[in-house]
Amino acid sequence: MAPNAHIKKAITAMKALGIDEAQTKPVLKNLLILYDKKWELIAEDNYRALADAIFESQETQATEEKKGKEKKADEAEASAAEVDRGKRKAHESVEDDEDALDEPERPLKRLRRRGEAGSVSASNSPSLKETTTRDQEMAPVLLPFHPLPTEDDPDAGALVMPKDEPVTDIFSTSTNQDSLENGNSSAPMSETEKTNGHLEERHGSTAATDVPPTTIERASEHTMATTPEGSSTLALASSATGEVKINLSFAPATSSLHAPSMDELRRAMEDVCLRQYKILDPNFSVSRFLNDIASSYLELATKADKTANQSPDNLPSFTTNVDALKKSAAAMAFTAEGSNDLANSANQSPENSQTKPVDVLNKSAATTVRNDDESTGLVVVPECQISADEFRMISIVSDITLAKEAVEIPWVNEFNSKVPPPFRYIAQSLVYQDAEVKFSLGKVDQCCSSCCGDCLAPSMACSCATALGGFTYTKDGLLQKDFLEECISEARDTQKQLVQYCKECPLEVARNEETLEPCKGHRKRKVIRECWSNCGCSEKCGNRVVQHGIHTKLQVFFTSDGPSGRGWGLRTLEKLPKGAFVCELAGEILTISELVQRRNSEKLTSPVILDAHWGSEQVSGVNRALCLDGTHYGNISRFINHRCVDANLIEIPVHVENMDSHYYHLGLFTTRDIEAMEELTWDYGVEFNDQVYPTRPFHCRCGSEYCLNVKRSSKSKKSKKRA
Ligand SMILES: C[S@@+](CC[C@H](N)C(=O)[O-])C[C@H]1O[C@@H](n2cnc3c(N)ncnc32)[C@H](O)[C@@H]1O
Repeated sequence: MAPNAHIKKAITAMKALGIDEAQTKPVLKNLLILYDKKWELIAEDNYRALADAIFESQETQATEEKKGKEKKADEAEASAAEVDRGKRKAHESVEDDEDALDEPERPLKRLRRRGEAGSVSASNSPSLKETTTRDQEMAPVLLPFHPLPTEDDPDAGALVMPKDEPVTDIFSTSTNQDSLENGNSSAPMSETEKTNGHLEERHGSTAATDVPPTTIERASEHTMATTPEGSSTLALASSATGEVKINLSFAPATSSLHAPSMDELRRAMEDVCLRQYKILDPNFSVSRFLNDIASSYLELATKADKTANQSPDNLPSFTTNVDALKKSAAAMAFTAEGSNDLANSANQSPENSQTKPVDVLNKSAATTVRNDDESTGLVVVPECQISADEFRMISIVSDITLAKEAVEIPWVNEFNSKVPPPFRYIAQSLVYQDAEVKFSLGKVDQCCSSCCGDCLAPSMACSCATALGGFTYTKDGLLQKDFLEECISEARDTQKQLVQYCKECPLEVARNEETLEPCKGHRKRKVIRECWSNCGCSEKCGNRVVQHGIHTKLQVFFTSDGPSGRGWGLRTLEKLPKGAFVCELAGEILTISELVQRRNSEKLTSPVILDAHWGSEQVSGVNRALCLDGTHYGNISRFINHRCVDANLIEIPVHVENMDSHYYHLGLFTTRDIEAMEELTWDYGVEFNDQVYPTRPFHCRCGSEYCLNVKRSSKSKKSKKRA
């Protein structure tokens, strides 16, 4: 290989680790001399030697800087000693901590990338290792983190509720900046600690009253390491055993902040995590996570302040808590299946949603957060609860996504005063709960790491972008015509469908009946493969469409009060060309057994089974077969109604993070040009005669001449074939 190509590859590999060219080049130069230009050694293990060398050079640089600062501090100290020895001592301890936190955060990234979770355990963390008697009380720490997933350890990288980390989740809050600067962390508002894997909240109490004070608590009475971040300050202190105390302190914009409960803060943070860090974000960093805690806290405190004058009695209260659904009569009002259910769902209004107020804010954390030790799902979805605030938002604001998409999506009802059903809007699918889901989502494929720029450029034509033989997308971001036509004709003409059969169909196994019925078959689908963060191409690469989310002007609307009414629907506010991506089908990712359980106890909107690869290979085991349910957590697709056969949208499987057969995204693309104000529909694939699975059929009012829910004349049967 030409030397330039080697260098380019090395730079690309480092970029994937978040190291820029400027940092890479000088180190690479030295390494070449050291390795006698043996590129194969440098490239080994995905340029591990190079990454190590860069991190080491950064470490040395940081140490040098620190030493320089210490020297300066010593000099200042010496001169200050002449003025006031006692005053100088207090000053010194604050400075020490600030210096220590000035260190770059790159060790987190480095170790995460290398999958060396163990090397940052309490015993090995450089910061912890260096602790002396004094340091034991005050040493700033590197928080433990989640390593990137590897083949052997697909869980690695799994965020969201760290549970096996040596962290005691203690949050103490201070609304007074001075208190921190004076070395006084202020009285804790509340504490959260892990008890048998559950988080429990103790308002207004201190650990000291219930349990003997630990080193960390003593430490908190002294100065802490701080990281100024805008108007908030984050302070950390740790004990030698790895306990970490986080102190959040704010320079409040208003003097009368309302401190949110830990439960509120945690839920707000969960939202931030799910929305912002997604499932496989390789750039996740604990420090950013902690900074977001500070921002969320401040936001809640300010928001509550603004709404403090509103009487809680006047606010509608609503929950979609699964358990509550089982028990409550309100459960029926939440579902949107079948004609009766539809009427109920459409009946949601702030007034009638108050049928059974549930104090969601005061529910104990232990019952609302599923992050016990047994649960090892990637993202643990809390039971969906719509707070009074959120419900009010749904009914008032003109963006049903609550700003979670790049575009606002308003809703209108030109027929009556009903408001859309409450649900929690998510832009990306989430793993519901089951442990076995992670095996699929924990893997990130390496595709075109050597690509750069746009993979739709003929010179690139990488394996992702050409997975179908030719490019999948056009330069305008539309689906290639031929590919789209094939997908449409396969979906509409059963003769063209390839059907695969499982040896033991997960759908049948999940039903748990004495005799296992034979698999009814699953349609083999054409799939799209998009480039992803592991690829070397840029974010703007043309082979990335679905992952960029919604960019179409859409509107949720009430279809009609009359006999053709289908409750709420979705329409486009602008003209759309054929082959345009509209949105993805996002919801909770459930295993089939979870779906069956859920379906037995409540009515779901329209779950979608991810069976494009079933029967073809090892999608074995009922917990390895997945589906999407948008009932409680969903995106805008949960408003798209069904249309038999000639729907104007088609769902196409899209592999984004990996090519795993168990999980993929489902992108909805236009099957033809669509006029502004036209309702968007897709064919759910409902078997109106199948009373068993997966979707309980509803009385179809799609209005299509090919509607499968009405007795068709032989004429319409013939025309279906032509469609
Ligand atoms: C994913 S939701 C669509 C949004 C729903 N219309 C609403 O008001 O929330 C699916 C549900 O909508 C209703 N639905 C969808 N398409 C329909 C159709 N063609 N005819 C009648 N009801 C339909 C069914 O109750 C179905 O369970």
